[in-house]
Amino acid sequence: MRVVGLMSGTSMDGIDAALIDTDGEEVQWLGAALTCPYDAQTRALLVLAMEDARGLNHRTDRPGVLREAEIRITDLHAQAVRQLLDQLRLTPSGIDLVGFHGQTVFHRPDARLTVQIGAGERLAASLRVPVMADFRAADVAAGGQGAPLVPVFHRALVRRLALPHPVAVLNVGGVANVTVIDGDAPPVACDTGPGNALIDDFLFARTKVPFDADGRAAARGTVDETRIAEVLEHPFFRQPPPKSLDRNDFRLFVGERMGLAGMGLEDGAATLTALTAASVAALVQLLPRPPQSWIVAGGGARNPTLLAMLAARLGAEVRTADKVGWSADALEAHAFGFLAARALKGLPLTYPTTTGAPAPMTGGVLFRP
Ligand SMILES: Nc1ncnc2c1ncn2[C@@H]1O[C@H](COP(=O)(O)OP(=O)(O)OP(=O)(O)O)[C@@H](O)[C@H]1O
Ligand SMILES: CC(=O)N[C@H]1[C@@H]2OC[C@@H](O2)[C@@H](O)[C@@H]1O[C@H](C)C(=O)O
Repeated sequence: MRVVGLMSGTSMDGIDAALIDTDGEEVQWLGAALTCPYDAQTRALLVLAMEDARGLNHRTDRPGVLREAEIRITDLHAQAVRQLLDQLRLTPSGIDLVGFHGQTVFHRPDARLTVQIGAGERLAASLRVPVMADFRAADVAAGGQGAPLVPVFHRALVRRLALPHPVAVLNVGGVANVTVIDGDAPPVACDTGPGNALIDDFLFARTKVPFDADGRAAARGTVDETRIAEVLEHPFFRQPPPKSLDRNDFRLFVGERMGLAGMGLEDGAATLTALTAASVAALVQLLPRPPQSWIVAGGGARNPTLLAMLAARLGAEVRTADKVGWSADALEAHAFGFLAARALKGLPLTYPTTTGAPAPMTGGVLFRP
């Protein structure tokens, strides 16, 4: 199947769209990809939508600006697909399926609730292509964490590499998550802690620039290890996988424990960046064997300061996804193309070792045009 995967992640920086050729079991090839950045107004609307989502009790409720945000991002996703297909000189009739993650606005698996806005029926009608959406709902309803979902895709990709196992694939988006693959054992996965979101929020609050480009501010600062050790006392970091996070789960805790308000720009950026690396290293302590090879994807793969901190704290070789022939920027979009194909065939997306689902589970909701 030719599938376009779509991801709008917790960084809220834009939409990644990527073409993939897959039967949902093997990856035939990873195709072209693009990012359509959100403008400042759309970002601001998503921030408001997240606030309005805080009191949600039902996954279909859309109070406040949530409905407006849902329609806005759905139409922007349709544009992203068209733009990608135009570049490839394809039309929607040239693809079989779209995998539409949507935007997570609320994630509380303990309350069996996870909400991704994005109107599958509207996107299917606009593109006239079947759309698979709502990937997390079934897992959470069954008592799983609903995240991470990418491990089954990481497993398919790692199978094709000749690297020493265990191999860890680390995605550093707004939140960071890892998949550990050790031979034929089921992949072990979880969210590790904050990724870029806290660094982004800190930079934006201080400078109105939305992220620490190339980790430059962090590279000039001094890491406060005492503050990091205090944050790592949070029980999340001792909890074995599976486990998952909402984007803002650590915002208040880290702000207070680190005394961020009293830190300079560079030291704050350095300490927050080191916290992302240190929380990944903390997860390694909970694994039966430390990974021998690390592959880093997501926006964090573009941050050389973070990559250097990871290599230092993990004591193993750290490569970017681009180095092994994948796309660090598009890996999640490729993943949702793969997951859509799997869901169409009723194959499992999640496992007891990846989300804590009671059994391997399929998921997704299909919207036909
Ligand atoms: N050149 C760069 N230097 C430093 N950081 C960067 C750079 N480019 C991107 N980033 C970081 O990566 C983030 C975007 O990452 P990504 O697109 O992987 O996140 P996401 O998909 O929204 O999140 P998630 O995986 O949590 O859903 C930006 O917000 C920024 O923090
Ligand atoms: C609830 C939710 O949207 N979680 C995202 C988020 O962003 C990164 C991390 O937290 C991850 O667990 C998940 O996304 C990836 C794509 C996943 O499900 O595998």
